Amino acid sequence: MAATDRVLLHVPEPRAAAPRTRTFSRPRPARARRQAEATKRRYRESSEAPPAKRRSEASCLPAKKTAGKETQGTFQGKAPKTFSPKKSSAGGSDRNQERKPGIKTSSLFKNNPEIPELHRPVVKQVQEKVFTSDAFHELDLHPHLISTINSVLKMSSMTSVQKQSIPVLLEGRDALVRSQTGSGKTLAYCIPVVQSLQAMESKIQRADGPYALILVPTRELALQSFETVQKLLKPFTWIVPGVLMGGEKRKSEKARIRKGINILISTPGRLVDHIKSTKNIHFSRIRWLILDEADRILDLGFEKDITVILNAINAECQGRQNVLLSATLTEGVARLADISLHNPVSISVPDESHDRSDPKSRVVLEASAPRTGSELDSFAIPAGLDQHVTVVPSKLRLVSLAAFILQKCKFERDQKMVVFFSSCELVEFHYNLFLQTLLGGSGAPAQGRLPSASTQFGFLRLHGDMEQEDVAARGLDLPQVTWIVQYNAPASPAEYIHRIGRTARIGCRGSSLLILAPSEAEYVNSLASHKINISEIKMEDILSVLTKDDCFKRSRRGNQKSHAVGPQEIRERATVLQTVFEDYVHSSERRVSGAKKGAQDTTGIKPDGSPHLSNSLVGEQTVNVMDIVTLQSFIRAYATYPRELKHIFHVRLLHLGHVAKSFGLRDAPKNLSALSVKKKKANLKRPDLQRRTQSRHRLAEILRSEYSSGMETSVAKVKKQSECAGPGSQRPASAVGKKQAQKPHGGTARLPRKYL
Ligand SMILES: Nc1ncnc2c1ncn2[C@@H]1O[C@H](COP(=O)(O)OP(=O)(O)OP(=O)(O)O)[C@@H](O)[C@H]1O
Repeated sequence: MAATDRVLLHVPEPRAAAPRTRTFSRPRPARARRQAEATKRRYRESSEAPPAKRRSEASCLPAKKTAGKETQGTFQGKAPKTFSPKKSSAGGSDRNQERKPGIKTSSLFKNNPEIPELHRPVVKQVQEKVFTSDAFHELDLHPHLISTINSVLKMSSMTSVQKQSIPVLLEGRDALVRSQTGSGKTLAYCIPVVQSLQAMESKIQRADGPYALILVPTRELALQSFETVQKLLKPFTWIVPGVLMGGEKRKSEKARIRKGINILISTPGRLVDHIKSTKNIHFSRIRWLILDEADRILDLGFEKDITVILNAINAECQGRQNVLLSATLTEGVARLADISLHNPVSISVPDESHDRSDPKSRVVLEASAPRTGSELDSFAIPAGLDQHVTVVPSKLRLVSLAAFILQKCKFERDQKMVVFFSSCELVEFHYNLFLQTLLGGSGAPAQGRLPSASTQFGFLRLHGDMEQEDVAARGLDLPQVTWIVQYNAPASPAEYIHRIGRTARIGCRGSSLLILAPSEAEYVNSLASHKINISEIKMEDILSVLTKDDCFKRSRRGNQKSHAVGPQEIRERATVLQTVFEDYVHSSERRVSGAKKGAQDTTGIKPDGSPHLSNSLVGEQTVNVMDIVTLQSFIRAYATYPRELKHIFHVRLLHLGHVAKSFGLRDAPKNLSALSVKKKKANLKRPDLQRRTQSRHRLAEILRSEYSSGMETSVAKVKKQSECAGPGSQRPASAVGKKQAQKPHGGTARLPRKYL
C-alpha cells in the first residue's frame, strides 16, 4: 500500500470445514431458540416494533408494535421526539420516488435491540518477544548465505523463532514450530533448507528433481515463500526453486516439473493433482518436507490432500527431515504433527507475560509431549496489537463502518486499514459504495454522494473472484497496516488470529476492531476462552466522528438552524450518511436498461449464468438486483458458521429488515428467497478484473528464476519458455505476494510493477 491512507477491503478464506445449515428450514438449536425468544421478549418489553409488513417476513424475528422508545444502552441523551430524516434526494427519474416524493430514511435509532453490557473476562494473553539481539552471522552458515541475508534481505538480527529453530533444523531434527503471526517463520525454515542443500557433497543437479518440498495453504503464500527461497539461492545458482499453485495450465506446470525443480513450493491441492496425473514427479531424493501455516492448511480443508502427499513421499523415500510450522496450535495441528513428524523437537517462543525473570524461559525446546487443552487452545498475539470490539445494531453497521473508516483514514494521518468481509460480493458492494459515496467516485456530483467527498484516501479490494489479481489474505505480509477491521466475525479463533495478524507484524504496533451485532456479543467470551483479550469501543464514540465534518449536517429548510447537540446531533448526522448510502443504492444512475424486465425477473440470473444487472422490487423501491444478491451472499455466509458457534451466529437471530438496512436497502427484499442461489455460477467478472497479460508476465518471472538458475541464462530462452507455457500462461497464478499491496494502482489492488 502507498504512503497515503488506504483501506483494503478484503474477503477472507472460505470456511471449507464449516458445516452448512439448511438455512431457514433447519430447526433451531435450543440455545439459538432461547436467544431468539429473549430478543422477542426485548421487543415486547421495549414498546417498539418493526413496521407491520416486516412482521410477516418469513426469516426475521417477529416483533410487536409499540411506541417510540429510543434504543437503550446506546445513546444516553433524550431521544428526539420528531426527527424527520433528510428527504431523499433521489432524482426525478426514479419512478417510485416520483410517485412518492417523500421517501425517508426510516429511523436508524429506533427498534434496535438493546446493546448488551460486555462482561468480558480479563485474560492474560500469551506474549512472545519478536526480536533477539543475536545476529545471523553467529550461526554456522555459509558466508555467502549470511551476506545474502544481510545485503539482499537486509536483515541482521534474528527473530526469536529464527534463533530457536535454525540451529535445531541444522542439526537434522524434525520440529514442530509454533510462533505468532508475523514473527519470521518463513526464514526460520528457508535458511536451514538452503544451507543444507548447498552443502551437499554431490552437487545437486537440476534434473534430480525435488530435494525439498514446501507445502503452504494458499497461492499467495506459495509465491511469498518462493520469493524468499529465490533470494536466498542467489549465490547458489545450481539449485533451482519452483512453485506450483494452480492458475497455470497443468500441462505447462508438468513441463516445468519435467525440467527439474529442486526446491518445490506448492499448495496441497495442486500437488495432489500432479501426483495423480504427472508421471515425472518423483520424491525419491526428498530431504526436507515443510508444512508451513499448518493451521491454515487444515482450516482450508486440505487434510486429505496432505495424507495423499505423505503417502506418495513415504512410498519413495524415508529418511527426510520434517518441519511443521503454525501460528496457532490447535488439535488439528497436533494431529497433523503426529502423522508427519518423527520424534520432533517442539519449538515455541516462550510466553513473555509469564516469567520475565527466568532466563531459561527464553527458550522452549522440548521433546514432543502431549499437550494440555489450554496449551492447545491459547494463541500468542503480537505484543504491539491492541484489540477492540464494538457492538452495533444491524441497522447501524454500515454507517458505523463508514464512520470508522473516515475517522481513521480521513481525520487521522498515516493509517492503513484492512477490512475483512465474509464474501466476495460484500467486498464488491462496499468497495463500490464507498468509492462512489465517500470518495465521490468519478464524474459530476450526483445523488447518493457526499457534498464534500474526500479524495485524501483510497480503497483497494481483494477477493477470490478477481481473476488475475491477487487474492490476498492468509499469510500475506502487507507492510505497515495499522488497523484490521473484521466487519463479519471469523468462524474460528485461529482465523481471528490470522486476520488480526496482518498488522503488528515483526514487532510493529497495530490495532484491530471486531464489529459484532448485539446478538453476537457472546463471541467475546468465546475469544476470551482462548486467551484473547479485547476491549470495547462504544458505537457512539465511532459515530461521533461525523460531527467533525459539516457535510454530514442535516440540511434544513429556509433559515431553520440545527440546535441538535451531543447524541442527538450524532444521530442526525448518522442518518444523513445512511441516506447518502440509501440514495446511492436506490439511485437511477445504477440502473441499466431493461428495468421492467428485471423487476419481473425472479431468478436474477441470465441463461448464460450471469446475473441480470437490473432492478428488483424491494419494498416499494427499485434497486439493482446485485444488491440483493449481496445481501443474500451475506446470509449464505452467515449460515456457514460451525456448529459450536451456532448459538451466537444463527440466521434465525438476524432481523432481515435491519440487515437490509446495512446494505443501503430501505426495506427487506420481498423476493429474496426467490432469487436463486445459482448466483455462485453467475459471472461477476468485469473487464477491469481480466488483465490476462499481467499473469503472463508473472509466469515469465517465475520461469525466469527457474530456467535461469544455473543452467539456462539467456533471456531469449526465458522468453521462449514463457511462450511455451502457451495458453496456460494466460490463466496463471492470480496471486501475488507481500509486495502487492505496497503499490497502489488506481483504486484496485493489482500485480506489482515488477510483474508487469
Ligand atoms: N530477522 C528478521 N529481521 C527483519 N525482518 C524480518 C526478519 N525475519 C523476517 N522478517 C520480515 O518479517 C515479516 C514477517 O515474516 P513472515 O511472513 O515470515 O512471518 P510469519 O511468522 O510466517 O507470519 P504468518 O504466520 O502471519 O505468515 C516479513 O516481511 C519478513 O521479511
